[in-house]
Amino acid sequence: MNACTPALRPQHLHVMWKTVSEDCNLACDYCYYSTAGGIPNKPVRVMEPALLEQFISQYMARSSGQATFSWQGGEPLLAGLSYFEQVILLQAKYAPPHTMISNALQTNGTLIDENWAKFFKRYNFLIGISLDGPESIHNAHRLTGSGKGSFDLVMRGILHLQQEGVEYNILTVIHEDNVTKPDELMAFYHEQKFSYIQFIPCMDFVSQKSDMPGHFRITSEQYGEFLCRTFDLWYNDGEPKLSIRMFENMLLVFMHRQAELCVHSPNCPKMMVLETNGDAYPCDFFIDEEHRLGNIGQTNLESLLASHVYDDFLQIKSRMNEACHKCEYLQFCHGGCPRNRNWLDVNDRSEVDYFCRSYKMFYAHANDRMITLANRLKAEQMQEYRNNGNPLPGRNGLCLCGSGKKFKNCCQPL
Ligand SMILES: C[S@@+](CC[C@H](N)C(=O)[O-])C[C@H]1O[C@@H](n2cnc3c(N)ncnc32)[C@H](O)[C@@H]1O
Ligand code: SF4
Ligand code: SF4
Ligand code: SF4
Repeated sequence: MNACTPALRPQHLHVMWKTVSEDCNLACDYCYYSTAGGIPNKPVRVMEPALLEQFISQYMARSSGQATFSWQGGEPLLAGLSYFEQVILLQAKYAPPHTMISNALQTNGTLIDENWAKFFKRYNFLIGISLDGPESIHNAHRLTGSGKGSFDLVMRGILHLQQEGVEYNILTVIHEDNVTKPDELMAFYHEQKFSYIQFIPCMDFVSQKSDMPGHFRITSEQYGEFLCRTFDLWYNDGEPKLSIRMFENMLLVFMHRQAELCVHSPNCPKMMVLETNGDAYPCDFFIDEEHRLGNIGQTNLESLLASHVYDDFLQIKSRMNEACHKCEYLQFCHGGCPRNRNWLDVNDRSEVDYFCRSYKMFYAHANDRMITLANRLKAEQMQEYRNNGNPLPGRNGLCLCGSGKKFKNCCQPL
């Protein structure tokens, strides 16, 4: 989660695989993780086959009906199709009967061809594509090693997904070149018929690697203005045409549910990030020696989860600033992300989230219209329940929890 990690049932463990560690075919200039530089034809790291099998078998043994794999990187497609075919075989080999296995993969999209798309469709992968907007915006930061923009390659990859009917969503980093262009971004999503959008405000990439306070590329006010204007365009007189994850998270709270994004949930979810060498961490944004839980080759899964490093990490989010405890928006925000709480000199994650002002601006701006929307959805649900005894799904038949899944395959009735 990171910012994309849904909060899951407490006992459920979500595993994020740093599939090829930081290896990548792009060199995005804001990347918090990869320093590979997009150099072509470099050997790619993957987990040793024996370790991969050992961990999948351990993980499946404790999965209790639900197994969630999310593939990240670096660029996970560099691992090759045969690697993922092996993973699918191992998942099938070790899954207890009636286990629901889900695979989500976050990619820069440049390597997706017809074969990949067919594979994703066959095994029902949910694909996240990183795309920062129309060509000139995207190409400003998402570059190949030789400095060429990656836009055309990404759009070609998306076309393959569309042709094979693969489910995908768009992840857009909001940085200095698109934060003032919400109208342009929304027009682009509509024109391309993208249905599921998630924004991530560009985070600093310095503080994670040193003890220095963070340096951000956009101000909190800028991101707040971006969210407010995007909300106006999204709301569309109470008839939103696409799904924007943060907005639907606020709506969920008005529908008496909990936000599903970890950033706006009361707790960080229990998840494990795995590097190719077997090292395990509690979150994508806390990959450092201080937060290393251990190594899956040397310590079994239960012991890693029971480690005091894990407990300490899970406490961080609840150690909110006094301002959060008193905040009128606490039920929506829950103090944001600890990763963004070290931007002043204090550097102990007791500050408010750097994007606090953005969140407050957005919650205040959206409040009345969200209530109207939530009331209408609740009334529709009630009517449907009275007529047919059935709960009514959200827009386009999708579950209101914001998972992007069809209602009938997702949560239970409200
Ligand atoms: C580290 S990448 C790994 C997966 C894949 N290579 C990709 O680009 O989608 C995961 C996500 O983090 C986003 N990201 C990278 N650096 C970021 C930063 N400094 N702030 C916010 N998001 C960032 C990327 O755009 C991408 O959507
Ligand atoms: S620190 Fe917590 S809230 Fe932030 S990305 Fe990690 S899991 Fe999510
Ligand atoms: S493609 Fe993904 S991992 Fe690679 S540099 Fe860009 S954001 Fe980082
Ligand atoms: S909006 Fe700001 S003060 Fe309120 S809970 Fe979020 S981070 Fe804390």
